[in-house]
Amino acid sequence: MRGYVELFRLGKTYDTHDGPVVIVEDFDLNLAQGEYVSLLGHSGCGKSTVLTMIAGLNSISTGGVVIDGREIDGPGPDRGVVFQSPCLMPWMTALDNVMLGVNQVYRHVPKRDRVDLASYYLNLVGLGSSLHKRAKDLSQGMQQRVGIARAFALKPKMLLLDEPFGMLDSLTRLELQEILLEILVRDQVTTVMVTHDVDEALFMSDRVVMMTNGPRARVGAIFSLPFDRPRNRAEVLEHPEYYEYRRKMIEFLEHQDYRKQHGEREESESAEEPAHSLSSP
Ligand SMILES: Nc1ncnc2c1ncn2[C@@H]1O[C@H](COP(=O)(O)OP(=O)(O)OP(=O)(O)O)[C@@H](O)[C@H]1O
Repeated sequence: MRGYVELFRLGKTYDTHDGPVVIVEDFDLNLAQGEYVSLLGHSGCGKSTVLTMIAGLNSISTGGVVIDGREIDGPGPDRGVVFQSPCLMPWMTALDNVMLGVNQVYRHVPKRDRVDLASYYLNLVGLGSSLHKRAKDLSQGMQQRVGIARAFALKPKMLLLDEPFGMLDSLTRLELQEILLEILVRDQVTTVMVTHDVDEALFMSDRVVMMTNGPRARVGAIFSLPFDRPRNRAEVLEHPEYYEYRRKMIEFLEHQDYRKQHGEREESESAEEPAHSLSSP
């Protein structure tokens, strides 16, 4: 199957004091346009490494990434990235922080339209009354909203999220998950999210990709979720298969834990033959 986004035999080798270490190897995955895929796996297995390679922020050692028919070669405005912490310019307003990218990507568009675009997304994330507040005066949750608005305002083909809600309190986290999903459904942006949170992955994703332990981490299992969109949290939680999927994901992680403790390698597992899968990729 060819996808809107294709990761083919993606691999990363880092040079370390002890020599080169293959962290990710033969990571194969196709995404359909508008699909939401989460990457789940143990700490240090290489989730962020995969994400930053797709973002073009981390060089690719083997294989490649094709987005909408074009192989990527470095970062670009077709991919919006949201990290755990948004790294805003603290002295600039929320609006000006979003305008930084908008001005670069849409430099030939009249200024009024650029301001409208940035304001539109800041409104969507609930910051309509804080456009002119300086970033340093915003709470962590508000700063993360600016980061999300900044990514969407560039109208990317892909959104790459690295634990985007990891630093937020649980109420803000739930609220921002829902806001993000609303905008994603509206804009049909293909998304990859790294998370440690099984429930977050279940609520947000169309598919959850479980990574094996590193080194040489790869796709260990893929779960295709049966929950309808637009998502309603209560309906998802009450879905008859919710806890079955949750159980299988935790079981996968526990199995990986066991293998790590017993020094077992992943030789028998591959993307083509998932270790656990409720439905095929
Ligand atoms: N620049 C680098 N040089 C050498 N090793 C690196 C580098 N970046 C990451 N690593 C190593 O690669 C492995 C994977 O790191 P990565 O951050 O991708 O994992 P992760 O699954 O996202 O971890 P976490 O869940 O803890 O955020 C880790 O062992 C890490 O120490």
